[in-house]
Amino acid sequence: MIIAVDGPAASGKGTIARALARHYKLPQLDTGLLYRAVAEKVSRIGLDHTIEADAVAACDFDDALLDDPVLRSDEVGKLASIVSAHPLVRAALFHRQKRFAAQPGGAVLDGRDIGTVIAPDADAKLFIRATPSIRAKRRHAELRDNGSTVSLDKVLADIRARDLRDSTRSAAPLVAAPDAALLDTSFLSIEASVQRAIELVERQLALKAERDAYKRS
Ligand SMILES: Nc1ncnc2c1ncn2[C@@H]1O[C@H](COP(=O)(O)OP(=O)(O)O)[C@@H](O)[C@H]1O
Ligand SMILES: Nc1ccn([C@@H]2O[C@H](COP(=O)(O)OP(=O)(O)O)[C@@H](O)[C@H]2O)c(=O)n1
Repeated sequence: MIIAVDGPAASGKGTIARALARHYKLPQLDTGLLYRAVAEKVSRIGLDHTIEADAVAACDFDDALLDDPVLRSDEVGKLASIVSAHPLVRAALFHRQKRFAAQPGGAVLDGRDIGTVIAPDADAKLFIRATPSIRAKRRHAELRDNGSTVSLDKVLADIRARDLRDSTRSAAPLVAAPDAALLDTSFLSIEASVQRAIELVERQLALKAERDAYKRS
């Protein structure tokens, strides 16, 4: 079973994807980390994030980089959004994500284009939303807990800029798949969001089972 979880920054998609993975005992991939790793490698080798060939040269990164806490910073998130707009970067990371999704037993993947590009045939798709100001407050608290002194206003401005860049790029823009269930977590606790996500997945699985049974009959 493949579950696709997409949505903008700090909407809660990672939290929900991890909880779904635990609930259904599936492996989970945070695909945003791949783009963050590319962005960080471009910085380390002193190349230019805005130049596609430079970003492509960083797509072959060491997996150990994925565990580096620096990837979680606001700055790396912003640079990830710049490198991820290059079609050749997306192409370079495509097969790795496809392979993860296609492993026996299935997987949960979260990102921006899982339900639209990486796993368009996913068994269940969620698109997670929350207002920009609530997402900024959540991300600000998270960054503060990790020792950052960045202001709430700066986090909100970064989130708005990233939303705009991610949703207006030509390659795999951030958009809900037409068959994704929408889940707005703005006024839900983490526990309530996860509970609702499980209900939505269960409903999609039941509908899919009905459709499959109809096709067989
Ligand atoms: N429903 C919620 N209510 C309050 N805080 C939340 C909620 N969902 C997630 N968070 C918190 O917001 C931050 C961002 O959540 P995360 O799941 O990492 O978002 P995303 O993966 O969409 O960027 C985390 O600190 C997380 O604990
Ligand atoms: N499947 C994905 C995942 C992330 N990304 C890009 O990578 C950036 C960082 O993604 P992320 O999921 O780690 O960011 P947050 O939503 O956690 O802030 C995003 O702003 C997107 O530009 C993408 O283009 N496609």
